Amino acid sequence: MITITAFERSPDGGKGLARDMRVRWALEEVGQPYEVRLLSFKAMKEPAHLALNPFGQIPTYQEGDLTLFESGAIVLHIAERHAGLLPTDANARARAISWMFAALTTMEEPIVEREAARYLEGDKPWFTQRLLVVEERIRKRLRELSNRLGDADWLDGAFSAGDLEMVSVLLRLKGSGLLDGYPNLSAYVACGEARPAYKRAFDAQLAVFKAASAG
Ligand SMILES: N[C@@H](CCC(=O)N[C@@H](CSCc1ccc([N+](=O)[O-])cc1)C(=O)NCC(=O)O)C(=O)O
Repeated sequence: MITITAFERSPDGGKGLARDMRVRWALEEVGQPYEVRLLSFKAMKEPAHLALNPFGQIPTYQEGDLTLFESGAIVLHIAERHAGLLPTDANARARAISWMFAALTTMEEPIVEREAARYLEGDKPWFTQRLLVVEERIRKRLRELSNRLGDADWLDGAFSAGDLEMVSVLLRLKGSGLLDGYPNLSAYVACGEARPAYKRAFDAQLAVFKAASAG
């Protein structure tokens, strides 16, 4: 049985922004059942979890004698072991993996930087100017991605783990207004959210938050 770890009570209020969501989505896309071990912030820093993830974070993935951390690596592992997230053609498969890396580095870096600035530097005198600079970096990447995607449904033919990661990264911009200038990217994200596997994953993580909030 596959077991992943997730927040006992996600600070995002069940919005599906924590990275267990990406692993849940991947497992749902390939039809693999999984169990979830919920962790408090305290438990994440204790030896038992540090043995699974040296950085004391979620998600982790355990199956038999395999333990993984890093959500991107976990999604890649799932995609390599089960059909449905990577093409069988070798070149198309390699391109899909490139898009995974593009999502997690080139696209996500400025988005994480914007979030860090907003949460940690909002009281600094230079915050407004810094936010403009960081948001322009995001807009540059959005423009480049929008130009490449055009009116296609997915980044490179059929839906892949590259799209799963890219949609997950772009969802971090929901509510920021930054996607408004790129209608094809907004439609792309909406297509990801409309996938039955996404909806099952999202509902599962929301149920955890609601249960924790009720308790
Ligand atoms: N690179 C690693 C990063 C994992 C990571 O950032 N984990 C976060 C949760 S997902 C990132 C996240 C956190 C919170 C929100 N939120 O909206 O509240 C969104 C996403 C974590 O465990 N944080 C606790 C800690 O570091 O002590 C991966 O992709 O697995």
